Amino acid sequence: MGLLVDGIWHDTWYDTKSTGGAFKRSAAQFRNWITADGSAGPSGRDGFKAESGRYHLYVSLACPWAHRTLIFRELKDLSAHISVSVVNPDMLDKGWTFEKDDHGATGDTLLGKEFAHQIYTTADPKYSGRVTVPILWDKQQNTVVSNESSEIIRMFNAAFDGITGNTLDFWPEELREPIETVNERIYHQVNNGVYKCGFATSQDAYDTAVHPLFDTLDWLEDLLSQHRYLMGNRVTEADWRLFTTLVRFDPVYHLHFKCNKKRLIDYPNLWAYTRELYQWPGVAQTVNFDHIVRHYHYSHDTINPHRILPVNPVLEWDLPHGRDQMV
Ligand SMILES: N[C@@H](CCC(=O)N[C@@H](CS)C(=O)NCC(=O)O)C(=O)O
Repeated sequence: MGLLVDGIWHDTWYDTKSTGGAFKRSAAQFRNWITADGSAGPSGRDGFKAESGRYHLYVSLACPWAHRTLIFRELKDLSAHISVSVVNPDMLDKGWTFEKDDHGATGDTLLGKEFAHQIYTTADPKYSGRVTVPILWDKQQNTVVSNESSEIIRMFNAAFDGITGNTLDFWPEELREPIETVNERIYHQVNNGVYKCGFATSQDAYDTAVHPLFDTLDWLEDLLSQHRYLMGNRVTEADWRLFTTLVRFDPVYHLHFKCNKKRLIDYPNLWAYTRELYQWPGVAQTVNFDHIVRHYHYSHDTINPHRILPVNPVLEWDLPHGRDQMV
């Protein structure tokens, strides 16, 4: 794990000394938007028109943020239009690498690089910051469009509709306000909440993260006992954003990140809801438990110094979810 400073790679772990042991996630820096006509989006510059074959996605199958983008690529029929490279699950002293494996790591099928940090320095030779996935790459301008998953999924939701004919809308105009409200709570307490527990280096920082995490899971359990999805009877981006954390909860976060007050399977509604989303057409193929379990336990040697991979209980992801009866 490390970061780039003026385009030079440095191998350093997250700095939690200056924050009393608390993990603070830094903001993504490439914030352009692909749009249907190439006009500028809510941030960044114009010039990124939706075109078949023009864009490439770099992901880790272990990463919950990258996972969102892979799910939207499936849900929106973009796999024939946006190509993908998958990094190796081991993120060690050189950061994410393109070393191939037999479990889904493809190598860099576009630029042939060895390390993900070289993708960033190809876009900006003086880049300073963390080298994160997902990375959405523009083959035409040879640059990064975006490295912010929450924005990439919104691009995928709409920009290519004229090319694919797929007009499914996971961010409908009339639900944007409540979606933003629920996203905000889930991002801080759950999506990033599990990381705040796992990367805490003081008891205080852990305690501050773990209780709101389980309060929010309790609240979600109650909500999902009354409604099929977070917004009622319609699946939205809020559900997919939550799903990528929930699917990792018992295999990784429960043990490795010490999110162990309860397991996902102790929440009947949340567990059935997560299974329904897992069984959604196209979604199960985006979930790779080999990479998920391997990445966290092998890469975070400050948490698991001997790199022993746990055996983990087998979860029955294909059990009937029974959620069809709900409103
Ligand atoms: N804001 C980013 C966060 C992405 C992110 O943190 N990805 C992790 C993998 S799960 C990563 O690449 N971390 C490497 C690092 O922090 O050095 C997004 O949602 O796209």
